[in-house]
Amino acid sequence: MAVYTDITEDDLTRFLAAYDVGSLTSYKGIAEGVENSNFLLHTTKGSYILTLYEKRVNADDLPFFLGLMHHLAERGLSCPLPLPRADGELLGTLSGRPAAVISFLEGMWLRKPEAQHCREVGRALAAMHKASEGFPLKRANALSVDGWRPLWQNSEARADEVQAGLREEIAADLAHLEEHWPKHLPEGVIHADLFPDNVFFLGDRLSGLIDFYFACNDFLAYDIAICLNSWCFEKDGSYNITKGMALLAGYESVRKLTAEEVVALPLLARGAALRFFLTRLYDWLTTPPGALVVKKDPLEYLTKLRFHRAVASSAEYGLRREGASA
Ligand SMILES: Nc1ncnc2c1ncn2[C@@H]1O[C@H](COP(=O)(O)OP(=O)(O)O)[C@@H](O)[C@H]1O
Ligand SMILES: N[C@@H](CCOP(=O)(O)O)C(=O)O
Repeated sequence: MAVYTDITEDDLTRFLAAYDVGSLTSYKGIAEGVENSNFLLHTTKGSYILTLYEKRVNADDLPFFLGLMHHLAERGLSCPLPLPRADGELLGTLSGRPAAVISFLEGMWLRKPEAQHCREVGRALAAMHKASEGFPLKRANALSVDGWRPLWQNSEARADEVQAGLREEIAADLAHLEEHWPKHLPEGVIHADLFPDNVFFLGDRLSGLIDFYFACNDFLAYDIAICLNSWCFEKDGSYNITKGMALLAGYESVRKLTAEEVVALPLLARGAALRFFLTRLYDWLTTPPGALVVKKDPLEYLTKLRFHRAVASSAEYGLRREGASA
């Protein structure tokens, strides 16, 4: 459960007076999510999400995230919109934290996505990449290759507590990725966390994307690599090439990959697996017992990392086009 900061009804009512949302009828903490505290609000005008931005989100980045959602929604992408206050600001303060009221997106995330959903996600990811063109703000990806070593150094000494031999194994991946990480690939704004729990469906139709709080400027194909990791593996750790094929075809129905991106995909996928392994490992080792958050298993991403290590070409992910086996 991710409610790190409690709110009182009185404080919330005072906070909401600055918004055109009617009167509060009920509210409750949302049990999902990792980064921020989220509440579902019902008012006389409808339903809204209240987000209190927690310590891991840098307040200086909030204009980027909130501005991006506006930019994308204006270009027709279905995503939540931050509501303006009476003074025009998108951010206020509640219980000592920066806070925003966000429009409620209808839909549910899929616990067991099928290939057809992967195709939809691929398409939506490419649509997001296109829609974010022209967004004027920039945000570097603190969780790309340059950020992995400092992250690793925080957990390295205790890594073997999670699995024997991990310290040596991860050190070798990190060194390899640092040496071979691409320098030049098409760039733009990426979501950077488009896991199934951040994509809503109504029936089989994708209804929107949420949680833009890792969004940043980086290689577009790195976002695809993140999705291959989070959408196309089965619970037993095996890669489902049918899902991969669908996701990649969905993406390419909107934006074709360049030959360089095709060649780089296995390395990007390996890097994406390491990135989620490292943040999960850190949380695994440092989250205090009893904290109101569900810890995610780092070893799920170790299995994926090992898979990518052995991949020789993008064809193994299901990319069906010339050059995929380069
Ligand atoms: N705009 C929204 N509309 C509907 N539900 C939302 C919305 N934003 C968040 N949620 C709900 O809150 C949960 C956590 O949100 P998320 O942004 O993923 O949190 P975190 O940033 O802490 O990971 C989501 O899984 C979803 O159930
Ligand atoms: N998707 C990440 C953790 C971030 O979680 P979210 O709830 O903000 O999407 C992971 O699975 O490690």
